[in-house]
Amino acid sequence: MQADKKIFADNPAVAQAFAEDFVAWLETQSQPKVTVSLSGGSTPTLLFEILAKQFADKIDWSRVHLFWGDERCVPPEDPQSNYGVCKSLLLDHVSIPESNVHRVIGESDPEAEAVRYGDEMKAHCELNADGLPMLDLLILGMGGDGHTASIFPHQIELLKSDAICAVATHPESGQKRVSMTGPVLCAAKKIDFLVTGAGKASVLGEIFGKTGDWETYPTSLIESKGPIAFYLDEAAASFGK
Ligand SMILES: O=C1O[C@H](COP(=O)(O)O)[C@@H](O)[C@H](O)[C@H]1O
Repeated sequence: MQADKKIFADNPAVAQAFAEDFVAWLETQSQPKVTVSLSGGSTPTLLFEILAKQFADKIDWSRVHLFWGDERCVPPEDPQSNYGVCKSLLLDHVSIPESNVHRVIGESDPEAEAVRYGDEMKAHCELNADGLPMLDLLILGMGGDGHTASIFPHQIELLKSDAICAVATHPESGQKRVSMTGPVLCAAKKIDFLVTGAGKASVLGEIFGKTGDWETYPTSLIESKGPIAFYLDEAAASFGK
């Protein structure tokens, strides 16, 4: 994977820098509808807070269509819900039209929802020559086991799936997830990873150095014709030290 690394002091500095870059990038987008996929988990929560507090009125939210790269199969009220967390920290504080928020319906049957969400993406995103949605911006995270979206090492075949979205299973809890598959992730026009914390450093070191178990980490295998950047804090970037 060819990726640019942007390193900041800590998680708040990563979130601040990314928020500023995101707002500047949005201003370069001239198309009427800008499709952005958010990541879940704990890393982007500060970003959501910063966007809500500092940039609520600086973004034309009517142009922004939000998607999620993965969702836990729980209702929005559940603290595990990626959409629910984003709603309380960001969406409830900005004037984004409800019709621009394309959440995975975590409380639906996972298999049916994976198909429905794929269709929703196709209806709102530009499609490539293979008929795959091309997100304008895909924001991803990485778990300590090298997973990204909800493509875990034990289900690495989801990187090659023919479907747009698929059902994944968390390796420890068995929780069902709906995740975008590899071909859709890799079709995005721009990919930005946000990865923070010392717990992620050794896996990042293997990924960037192509050493150890790097080929077993789904994050390693994300490719794009467009730019890929990793926003890291010093702790996550401490590999090789
Ligand atoms: O389960 C998930 O994990 C990854 C990483 O989460 P984090 O809590 O370590 O930030 C996340 O990117 C993914 O969207 C999420 O559902």
